Amino acid sequence: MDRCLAGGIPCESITEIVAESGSGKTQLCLQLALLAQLPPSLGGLSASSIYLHSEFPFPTRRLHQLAAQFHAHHLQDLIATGRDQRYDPMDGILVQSIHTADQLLDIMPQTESFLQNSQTQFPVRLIVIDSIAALFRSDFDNTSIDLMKRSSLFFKISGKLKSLASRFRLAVVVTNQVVDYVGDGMNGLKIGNLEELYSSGRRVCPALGLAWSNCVNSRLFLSREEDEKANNCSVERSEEDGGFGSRTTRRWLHLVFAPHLAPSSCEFVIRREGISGVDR
Ligand SMILES: Nc1ncnc2c1ncn2[C@@H]1O[C@H](COP(=O)(O)OP(=O)(O)OP(=O)(O)O)[C@@H](O)[C@H]1O
Repeated sequence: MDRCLAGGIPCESITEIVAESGSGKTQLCLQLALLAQLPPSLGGLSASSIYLHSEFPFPTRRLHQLAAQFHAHHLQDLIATGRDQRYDPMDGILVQSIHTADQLLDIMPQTESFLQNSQTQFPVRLIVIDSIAALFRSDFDNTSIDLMKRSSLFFKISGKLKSLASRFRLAVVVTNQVVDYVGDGMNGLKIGNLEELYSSGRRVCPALGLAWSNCVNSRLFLSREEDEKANNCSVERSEEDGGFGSRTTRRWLHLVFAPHLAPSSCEFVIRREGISGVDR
């Protein structure tokens, strides 16, 4: 996955992870919040993270599970680079719930002053918003006034995030849902010559439309397909069947656009210890 992204998620920009439900957006974000704590020599930022969640409930159990794995694997590396013996990776992730787009805007000044004034060896260098789409799920009708209000909020939010990203050299990661593609209507609008997106056998497109697409710097699309018969060790057993059934899930990460990279794809799996790429 690092190869596909030429090293990972870029700082000083907004990266969107878009996918249907159950594709691994949250898994990837939780893992990024842990990996950011690694020193740069191991691909991290020696940093803490702010995790703003608008999908409920927050997956506390899963984060603890990933943090325990992370701790077991990296404790010695982390102590060698200045962390305390009693270091707990959970301390490096500040979790806050948000319910509306206005609330997200309201907490920006607080976030800015926190970033400015925090005197720590491990400053925040990653902000995750999981998910941006959930903030716009209600509160807006399909009227032209509401659509304009929505777009204006998109640009305010992304403008503020971009300014924080460049001022504090942050990586900003936001998740977005998909909606089914319906014919040649508005949601089928193409940006440049982007490829069509498919997941679970359906053609989909990112929620929030064209206006939001212009607010992010890079877009990653996660797709999944259920495979009834596959019997391949690189294919992940479905969690729902306890890992012993015949149904399997294959997952791909697609780099849809980024200012610094050409589109590319790679396959990945989600296991107890987290997400990892599949080398074929
Ligand atoms: N402990 C685990 N071991 C293996 N796989 C897991 C584990 N926990 C979750 N998963 C897998 O991760 C998937 C859920 O991923 P995740 O919650 O990141 O999806 P999402 O794209 O964020 O969905 P949503 O939009 O509904 O929040 C599940 O379908 C399951 O297959």
